[in-house]
Amino acid sequence: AATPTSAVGSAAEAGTSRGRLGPLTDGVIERIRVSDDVAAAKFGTGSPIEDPVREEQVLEQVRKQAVAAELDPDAAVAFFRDQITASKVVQKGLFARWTAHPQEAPTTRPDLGQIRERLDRLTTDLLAELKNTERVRDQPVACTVQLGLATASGAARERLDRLHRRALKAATQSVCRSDAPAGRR
Ligand SMILES: O=C(O)C(=O)C[C@]1(C(=O)O)C=C[C@@H](O)C=C1
Repeated sequence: AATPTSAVGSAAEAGTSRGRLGPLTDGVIERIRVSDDVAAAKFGTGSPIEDPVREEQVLEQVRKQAVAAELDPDAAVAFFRDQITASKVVQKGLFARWTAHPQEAPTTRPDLGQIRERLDRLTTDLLAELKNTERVRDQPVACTVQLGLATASGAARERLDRLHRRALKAATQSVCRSDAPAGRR
């Protein structure tokens, strides 16, 4: 059976092909889903959503692994800045929701340290997918078409609500390299 927490696994097991950017988008969606756990770990503890020290650690790991994989490190960092932005979109949205509707707030608190280990593993997976998709991401028309296909089908299959779709949009804005502002390519 499909593992609900692994979008990549469930996509493969469902046999759904969502185009050449499907695996990358699935990793992005999985990271967005982990943001729900991050929010649950922090909500009600007084810990702020934003942790600049941790962000720098994440981006440092990205830069090192990108160099090792012969990916453009600045582009990889820009992509992960978008992933972090998306995570904060989700966390802020959920904090607002849980504050307004306390009965919807999580009743258990996951461990942030374990969640960050999971995020670190996702970093490696996402960098591998950036590498796998270099060619298509350089083709503006094909990339736009493939990204639309992958995000629309992924959002539908994973039943993402408006908040998580908004996060997906933020997270994928620089996937197609020609779409990125020149300074970020
Ligand atoms: O690790 C956290 O505390 C998170 O909230 C996750 C995350 C990320 O996306 O990696 C997002 C926001 C924080 O500023 C730092 C990191």
